[in-house]
Amino acid sequence: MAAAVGSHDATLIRRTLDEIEPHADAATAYFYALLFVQQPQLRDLFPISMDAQRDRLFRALLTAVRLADEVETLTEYLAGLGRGHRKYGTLPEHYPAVGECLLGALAEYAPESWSQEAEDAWVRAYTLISQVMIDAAAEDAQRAPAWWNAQIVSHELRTPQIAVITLRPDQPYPFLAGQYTSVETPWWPRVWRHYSFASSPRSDGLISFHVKAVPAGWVSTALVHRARPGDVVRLGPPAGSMTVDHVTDSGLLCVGGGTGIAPIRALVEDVAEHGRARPVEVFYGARSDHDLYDLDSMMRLEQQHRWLSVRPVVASPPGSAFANVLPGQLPDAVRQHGPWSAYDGYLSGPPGMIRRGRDALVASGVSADRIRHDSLAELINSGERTPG
Ligand SMILES: NC(=O)C1=CN([C@@H]2O[C@H](COP(=O)(O)OP(=O)(O)OC[C@H]3O[C@@H](n4cnc5c(N)ncnc54)[C@H](O)[C@@H]3O)[C@@H](O)[C@H]2O)C=CC1
Repeated sequence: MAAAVGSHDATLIRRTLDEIEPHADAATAYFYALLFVQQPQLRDLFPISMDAQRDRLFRALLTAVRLADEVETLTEYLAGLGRGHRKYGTLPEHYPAVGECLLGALAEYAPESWSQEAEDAWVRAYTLISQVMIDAAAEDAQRAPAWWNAQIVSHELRTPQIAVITLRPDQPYPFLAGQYTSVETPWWPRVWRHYSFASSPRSDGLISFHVKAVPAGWVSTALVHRARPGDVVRLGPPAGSMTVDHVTDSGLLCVGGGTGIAPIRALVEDVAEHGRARPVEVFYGARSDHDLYDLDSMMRLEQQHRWLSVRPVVASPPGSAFANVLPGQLPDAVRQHGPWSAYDGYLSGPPGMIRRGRDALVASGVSADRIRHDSLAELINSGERTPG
């Protein structure tokens, strides 16, 4: 089913959202309050602390509205959302209850633009949105579990705050290099955080993540400081489109900041496995030498593959132990070594780096439609997405 929202409906919906935006926090809090009073049995589907959750709903609505004119992208986005909701235990019968409370919150917080006509437009759009999500979830249920259990088989502290964690999923887990997944730990039930896969799919079925413990990052801190081999976490389905385009032979310009090097390493392995020598230039940035926790193994890859070049970039290099380290911030280093017009761009790291990195790549000749990175909204939204 395609998610085509009529243009008049889209205008009415946009008007409501514009009115709500300055009060989005209060409106979403009101929505959840309505939902949990009217449908107390749904409370168990959500985390105990709702802080990050509140933001998610509004962002998802905004994204859906922004994509209203692009039927294919919108349908794909909603289908992904529907598949992603399976791990929360969402069922088709939950959607009408959620819709009713959503309309209640909109009417309350957008009184100026609310009318019978606006309500009808929202009902039509919500029905369409939920049907796409429900259909995608049902289709996904034919071929994949709602989540995977995965046992930690090794846990290596590379710095006091960064761990490389390797897991064995209980069932085959198909994904592509450059993608990410969501992880729930036994210590924070129903709190899911995103981590990128740190290697391309392996023949032994093991997967790994680079996780950095950040202040107030509950899941990351638990994974770095508490998790041990033998512990079992849950994985959601793979997501993300920062994957290698194997149809072209263009070079890959990969920019990884901090633990953002994790998916870049996966991309390098993917290129190596496909056996076609394409130039791959990696810029790997960190605040100090000490934070270049994966440099040794990236350098080993460089020695194995003549098409690969790895350049470390350190924000404060005085006294750097590495001879070839470039000083400064990643986007500046990339720009200085351009032009890069023959390359596809891959960016992975903190949101500020991705924003500035995108500008640097465009200024260095990479066409904007050949730059790939994960959604900034997702990166910012998940807050502690520190890892990979
Ligand atoms: N798929 C993805 O995009 C992934 C993103 N991440 C994100 O990467 C981050 C990693 O955190 P840390 O290791 O603490 O990295 P960090 O904050 O130490 O940054 C690493 C490097 O990125 C560059 N950088 C950082 N902020 C910048 C800015 N505003 N403008 C220009 N350059 C900037 C600098 O060169 C810096 O040395 C987290 O925010 C995490 O969520 C991590 C893994 C995958």
